[in-house]
Amino acid sequence: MSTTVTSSCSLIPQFRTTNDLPSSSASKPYRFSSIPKVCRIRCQSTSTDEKRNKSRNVLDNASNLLTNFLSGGNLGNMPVAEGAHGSVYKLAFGPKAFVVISDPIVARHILRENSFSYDKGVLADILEPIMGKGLIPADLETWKQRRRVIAPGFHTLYLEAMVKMFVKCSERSVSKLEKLLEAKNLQGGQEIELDLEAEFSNLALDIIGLGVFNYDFGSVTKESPVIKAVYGTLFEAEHRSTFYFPYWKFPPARWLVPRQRKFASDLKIINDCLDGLIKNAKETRQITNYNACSIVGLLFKNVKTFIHRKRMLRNCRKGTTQISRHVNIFHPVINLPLNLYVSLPYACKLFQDASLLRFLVDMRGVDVDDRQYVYNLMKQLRDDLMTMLIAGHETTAAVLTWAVFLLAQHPDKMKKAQVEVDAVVSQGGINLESLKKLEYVRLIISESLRLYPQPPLLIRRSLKSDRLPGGYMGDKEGYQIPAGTDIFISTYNLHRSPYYWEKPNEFEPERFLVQRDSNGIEGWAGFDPSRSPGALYPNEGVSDFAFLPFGGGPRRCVGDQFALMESTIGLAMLLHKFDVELKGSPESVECVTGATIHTKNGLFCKLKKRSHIH
Ligand code: HEM
Repeated sequence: MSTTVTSSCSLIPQFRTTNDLPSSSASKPYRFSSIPKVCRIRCQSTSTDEKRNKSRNVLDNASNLLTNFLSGGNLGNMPVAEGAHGSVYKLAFGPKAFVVISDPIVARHILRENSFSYDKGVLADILEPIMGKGLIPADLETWKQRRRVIAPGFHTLYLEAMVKMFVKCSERSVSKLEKLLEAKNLQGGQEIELDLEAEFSNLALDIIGLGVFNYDFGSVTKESPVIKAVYGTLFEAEHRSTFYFPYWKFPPARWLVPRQRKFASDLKIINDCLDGLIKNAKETRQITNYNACSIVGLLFKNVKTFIHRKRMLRNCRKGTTQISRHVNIFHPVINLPLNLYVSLPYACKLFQDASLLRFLVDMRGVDVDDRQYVYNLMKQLRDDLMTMLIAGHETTAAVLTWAVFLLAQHPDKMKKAQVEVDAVVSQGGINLESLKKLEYVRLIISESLRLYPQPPLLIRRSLKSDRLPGGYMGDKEGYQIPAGTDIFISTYNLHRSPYYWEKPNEFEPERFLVQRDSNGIEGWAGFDPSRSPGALYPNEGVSDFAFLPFGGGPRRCVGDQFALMESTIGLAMLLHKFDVELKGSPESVECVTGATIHTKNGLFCKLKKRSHIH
C-alpha cells in the first residue's frame, strides 16, 4: 500500500487524477520504480490552514536540524514549499529536507556546469544491490572509467544494425496483434481489446535483450524463467524504493524474509544468464588486428596524420574513443582501402551479432592469464549489462504507452501520423534513412516525453557545499547548500512550466518546430531548434535545459538515440496497421511510481485494423 503525501507544493508529479497510487499488485509485476517513497507526492490542495502550517513548521525545523546534523550546514535562505510554484524550494519530508528544482538555469548548473560536485545519492542507495557499479548508480570515479568504455558502443554502425532489429521486433509484435484480430474476426468481431502497456513492455524487453547482449527473450510470444526473474527484480526495486527503512541491508533479512530470498534467487538467475552470455562472447571473440592498419597507414598522407591515426586506433582498442570518430578518420575517398580494411571485418561481425556485449568484449580484450582481471571484467560487464537492461526497458515501454494514450485522445494527430507512416512504408519501408522522413512520429515521441518524462525526477546529492543560482524569480544571490544535500530536479514540473512552454499541458508535437525567445527570463536562452541542426530529436541544447527527457551534462542518457529510434519505429509500425481507441476514461489512468509514470491499471485499448490494410 503506498502512502500519498498531500502537499500544496509543486513537487512533481502533479497528477490530474486523485486515484490512489498503485499498490504493488501482482498483476503488474513489471512496474519499476527507482525513486523512493519520498518522491511520490501529489499536489492536491492549496489549503493553508493553520494546523497544517504548524505541523509543516515543526517538520521543517526538524528536517533542518537533521540536515544540519548530517551535512554540517543548512539550507539557509531557501524558500520552503508552500503553495506557490517555485524554481528552487526546500521540502521538509519527514525528518529530512530535500531541495526541489524546477528551473532550467539551476538544472543546468547541477547537471552540466558543476556536475562533478554531485552524485546519484538516494538513487544509488536503492539501485546498487541490483546494478552494482553500473553507470546509473556509479560513483564519479567508477562512472568516469565506465562511461568511456560504454559510450563508444552506441556508434553509427551499431545504431544502423539496431534499426533493423527494431523493425523485426516490432513486426513480431504487430503480427501477434494481427493474429489475435484474425481469431476475433472468425468469431465475428471487428476489433480486439488489450492492454497495450503490457505489449509495449514485452516489445521493449525483447529489443533491449537483443541490443545489449544478443539474447532473445522472446517475451512477446512466451514466458521464461529469465523474464520472470527480470520482472521480479524490478518489482523488488519498486518495493525497496517505497519501503520506510532499508531492512534488506541487515544480512539475516536476506534469509528470513521470503521476498528477499526470492530477490536473491531472481538475481542469481539473471546473473547466471549474463555470465553465460559473457562467457560465450569471450569464447567467440575474434581479435581484429587494428594495429595492422597503422602499417597500411604509412602509405597514406604524411607522418603527422599517421601518428594521429595510430593514437586514435590505440584508444579505440582500449575503448577510450568513439568508434564512429575512429571510422571517420579514414577519409572515405583518400583512404578507401584502409577504410575497408578496418570497417569491413567489424561490419561483418555486426551483421552476425551487433550487441553491445560483443562490442565491449571485442574492443576491450581479456587477459586470460590474469584471473583477478578476468573476474573484475566479468563483474563489470555484468553490472553494465544489468544497468542497460533495466534502464532501457521500462522507460521505452512507458514512452510508447503515453504516446498512444495521447494520440487516442487526439484522433486528428493520429491520422496525420498515419499519413506520414503510410508514405514512408510505401516507399520501401522503415530504415535509418527513412526514419528522417518520419518527422511527425518523432515529434510525437518527444512531446510524449515532455508531458510524461521517464523518470519524472533526476536525483542528485551534493558532494561538497555549493551555491545554486536563484533561477527565475528566485533569490538573486542564489542559495547556499551544504555537502550531502539531496536534490530532486523535477523534469515533470520543468516540462510543464508556463514560463518555458506555451500551453504547457496540451499535446502539441508541432511545438518543437517553432522557435521561442527567452521571454525576458534572464539567463535562459529560449527554445531554438536551429541550435542543433540535423538532430533527429529535440534535446536539452535546443531548449537550454527546459527539456530534459534524457537528463543533461556528462551523465546524460547513453542510450537516448537507441530509445528514440526504437520508440519511433514501434509506434510507426503499430499506427500503420491499426487505429487505436482508449477503452475507459483517460482521467482514470494517470499514475506514477518513481522511475516511470505509468498507467494505474494498464492501457486498455481497442485496436481496429485500418481499412487500407488487407
Ligand atoms: C525512452 C527511453 C529512455 C529514457 C527516457 C531514458 C532516460 C534517462 C535519463 C533521464 C537518464 C539520466 C539520469 C540522471 O541524470 O540521473 C538516463 C541515464 C542512462 N540511461 Fe537512459 N533512458 C532511456 C533509454 C535508455 C536505453 C535504451 C539505454 C541503454 C540501452 C539507457 C541507458 C542509460 C544509462 C546507462 C544511463 C546512465 C548514464 C550515465 O550516468 O552516464 N537508457 N536515461
